[in-house]
Amino acid sequence: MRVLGIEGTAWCASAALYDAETDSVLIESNPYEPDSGGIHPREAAEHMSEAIPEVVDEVLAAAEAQHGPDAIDAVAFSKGPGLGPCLRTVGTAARALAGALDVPLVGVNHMVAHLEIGRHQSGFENPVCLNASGANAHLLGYHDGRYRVLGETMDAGVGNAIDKFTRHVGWDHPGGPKVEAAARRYAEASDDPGELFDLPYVVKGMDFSFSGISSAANDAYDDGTSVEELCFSLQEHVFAMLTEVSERALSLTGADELVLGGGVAQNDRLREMLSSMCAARGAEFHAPEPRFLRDNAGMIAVLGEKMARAGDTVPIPESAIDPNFRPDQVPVTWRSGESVARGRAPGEGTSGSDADRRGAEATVEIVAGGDESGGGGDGRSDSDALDRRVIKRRVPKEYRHPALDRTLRRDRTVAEARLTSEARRAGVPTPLVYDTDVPNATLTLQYVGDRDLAAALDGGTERVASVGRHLARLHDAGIVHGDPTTRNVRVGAGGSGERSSTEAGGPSAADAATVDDRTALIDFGLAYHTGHVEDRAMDLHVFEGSVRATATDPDPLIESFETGYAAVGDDDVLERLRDVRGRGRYR
Ligand SMILES: C[C@@H](O)[C@H](NC(=O)OP(=O)(O)OC[C@H]1O[C@@H](n2cnc3c(N)ncnc32)[C@H](O)[C@@H]1O)C(=O)O
Ligand SMILES: Nc1ncnc2c1ncn2[C@@H]1O[C@H](COP(=O)(O)OP(=O)(O)OP(=O)(O)O)[C@@H](O)[C@H]1O
Ligand SMILES: [Fe+2]
Repeated sequence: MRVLGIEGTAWCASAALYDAETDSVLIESNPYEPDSGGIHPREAAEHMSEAIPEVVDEVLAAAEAQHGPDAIDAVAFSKGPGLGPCLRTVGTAARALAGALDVPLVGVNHMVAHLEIGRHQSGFENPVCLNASGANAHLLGYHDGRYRVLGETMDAGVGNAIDKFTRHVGWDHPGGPKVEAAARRYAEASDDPGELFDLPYVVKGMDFSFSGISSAANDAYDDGTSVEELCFSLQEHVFAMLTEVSERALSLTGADELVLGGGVAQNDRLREMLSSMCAARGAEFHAPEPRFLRDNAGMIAVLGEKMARAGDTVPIPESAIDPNFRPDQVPVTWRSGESVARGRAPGEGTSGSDADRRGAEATVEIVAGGDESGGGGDGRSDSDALDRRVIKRRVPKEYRHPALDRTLRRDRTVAEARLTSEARRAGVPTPLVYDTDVPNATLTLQYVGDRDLAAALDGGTERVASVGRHLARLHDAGIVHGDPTTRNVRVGAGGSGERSSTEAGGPSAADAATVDDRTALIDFGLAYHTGHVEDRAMDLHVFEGSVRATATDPDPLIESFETGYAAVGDDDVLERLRDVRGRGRYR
């Protein structure tokens, strides 16, 4: 099958021919280059009306010269997300062409196309997908016929966050390549690894935020910090955040493949960090060649061909564009097979052995009580099991700047020790903290539960309800967890876990869960003190995101979680949660 694809969501007017038989892609693109500032929607739309017919004609002529008048079997177009006026031009051109050629029309989601091109080229079965584009930034994983959003930016897209800084310093659009060049100049002129200017680093579970970092970089520039140093530091912070959340998504889903897509993925430093992170955890990494990363019609044609082959075409009257088209709205008709979270048993590290686990940040060693030499692996006796301990060490991450690495490991170790204990005092079941070794970023904790909630979700409505109650109690005490995923909740009565929900006393006795449904919260490294409704709502959002990412039937679980929260906590938080959920991030 041969498919002609058309792209024009914002700045790149592009047409492409994908020939499935030879797996070859011809792309013709004509970018819109604003004279000043960022993308002006009206100018961009004018550019599309001129340039789209030209690139389409070029590709069509090339196709017909080679394959005759029946060269094209289907026309695919980017239906959204993007700028409305641009999308309308693309939609009109695609409908007219499909009509004239009398071939089916395929409406493609631009974000899914950014990721499917990587899956197509890598041959990966079931990767986690990181999209790092201009207007967006998110992690997707396939699950039961949809791409689920595992994590995403809470505000700006990653390219836009970088471009906001370059506009402030007076550089032309797009800023990304200029930041990359300036950062490289700075690194080359500095002693390795280059002095880092401290900027906000905001990660909540697998979600993240860039608004603070853009403004902080702008302010630092106004205060006289050198632009090269800021470009370098901006990249180090922003890309470390993206790499960290990608690693957390791999850890949560148990996947061992990562693909990258989007315009910012052209950045060498981002690719280097992701590839280093994947190598360290034994995962495979693929980034397509640059012509498939920035906006281009090649990715639209390739996904369009898969959709057309699956019969996923659209009648012309139903082919309306959608400027807010989210990737998780797309029924994935062109692939079957395993969900990303089923690649490996959730809750297991690469070795799968109980004595040696790895989360996204730390290695976790399980030892018999009093024996911290690491000898307490399998074959423990029951009495050992009662005071098993966990030695959690935040290992240095090669991918991130050593100064940032040191700060994050130290701050999170301190926060985890302090807030695990504070939460416990507030009646939330958490492990006892036996020892804190800040210089080595190592904690010795009580072993709780007998499995992760990620492995005990199905049929676990009472378990998630109890997580709702725990979070409400935690919030009442002025603390948010920061990373309440299904991997950070332990379930069951293993170790001394059963005591933690009753021993804590107070309202938790009212939980009255069966032994097996008892839950405890762990991993307080991203926890902090706050009274803000927004921060609390984010906690709920992160938990629900991780349930969606891993459960077969998430809706009843989420409902039960919210009922649990409502029983103890504040209705304002649930109300704000609906607000957070409804925020369109595809403008
Ligand atoms: C909806 C759609 O229109 C939108 N498209 C888009 O954002 O264009 P894309 O080609 O994927 O990405 C452009 C962004 O990619 C950044 N960029 C390009 N080269 C870069 C580089 N070497 N380093 C960092 N950023 C780079 C640019 O600064 C710009 O912000 C999207 O995919 O979100
Ligand atoms: N106190 C504990 N009792 C029992 N098991 C634990 C305990 N602490 C950690 N684990 C196990 O080790 C895994 C990783 O621990 P943890 O989540 O603290 O590390 P992490 O690297 O910070 O993880 P991530 O950032 O991916 O959430 C947990 O999912 C859990 O299976
Ligand atoms: Fe894009």
